[in-house]
Amino acid sequence: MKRLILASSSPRRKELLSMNLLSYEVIPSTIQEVMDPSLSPEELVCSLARQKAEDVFGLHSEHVVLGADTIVVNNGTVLGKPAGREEAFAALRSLSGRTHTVYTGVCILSEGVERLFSVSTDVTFWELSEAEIEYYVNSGEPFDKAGSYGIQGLGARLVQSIAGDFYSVVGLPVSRVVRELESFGISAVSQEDDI
Ligand SMILES: Cc1cn([C@H]2C[C@H](O)[C@@H](COP(=O)(O)OP(=O)(O)OP(=O)(O)O)O2)c(=O)[nH]c1=O
Repeated sequence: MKRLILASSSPRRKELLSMNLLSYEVIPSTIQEVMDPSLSPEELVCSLARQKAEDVFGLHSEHVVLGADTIVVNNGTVLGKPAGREEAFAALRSLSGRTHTVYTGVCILSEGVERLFSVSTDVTFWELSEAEIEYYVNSGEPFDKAGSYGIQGLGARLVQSIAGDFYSVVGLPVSRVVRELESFGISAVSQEDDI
C-alpha cells in the first residue's frame, strides 16, 4: 500500500495535512532551491515544488511524495523569506496599504504520474504604521515566512481582506490537495474515523 510522504519542513504544511489525512510521513527535502528569474510566479512555485518532491521521490519512489512552495509577489517583486530584520521591515513596508498575490505550487509524484499545479490568492494589507511594523518584526513571526508575515498568526491583524484560498496563503491549498491525493489512492479522514 502506497503511503504519503510530505517533502517539507514547514510546520504549517504538516498541520494542514494532519487536519485532513489519516497518516503521512515527513521527509523534508534537502535541496538548495534554485530560482530561475525568467520564470513567471506560477512557473517558479511549480518548479520549486517539483524540485522538493523529486529530491525525496528519488529515494522513496515506491510511495506518493508531495512537495510545495509559497512565494509572495508584490508589484512584480518576489518576496521570499527575509534574510534578516532589515529585509523584513522593507517587505512589510512595501506590502502596507496594497494588494499582493501569494502563489503556492504543489507537486505530487507517484511512479509514472506527476500532478503539478499552483494556486494564487490576493491579499490586501491595511496601511501599517512604523510602530506596527516594528512590533510585528520584534515578535519574530516574519522570519521563516514568505513575504515576512503569517496570516494565521499575529500577522492576521495586518490583513484587511483576501480573495481566494486562506490555506494556500498559509502554505498548502489543502482542499485541492486532498482531492488530488484521492486519485493517488491516499484518502482523507472519514467521519467514522474521527469518532
Ligand atoms: C504568506 C505566508 C507564508 N507562510 C509560510 C509558508 C511556508 O512555510 C513559508 C514559505 O516558505 P517555503 O520555501 O514555501 O517552505 P518552507 O521552507 O517553510 O518549507 P519546505 O521548503 O521544507 O516545504 O512561508 C505562512 O506560514 N503564512 C503566510 O501567511
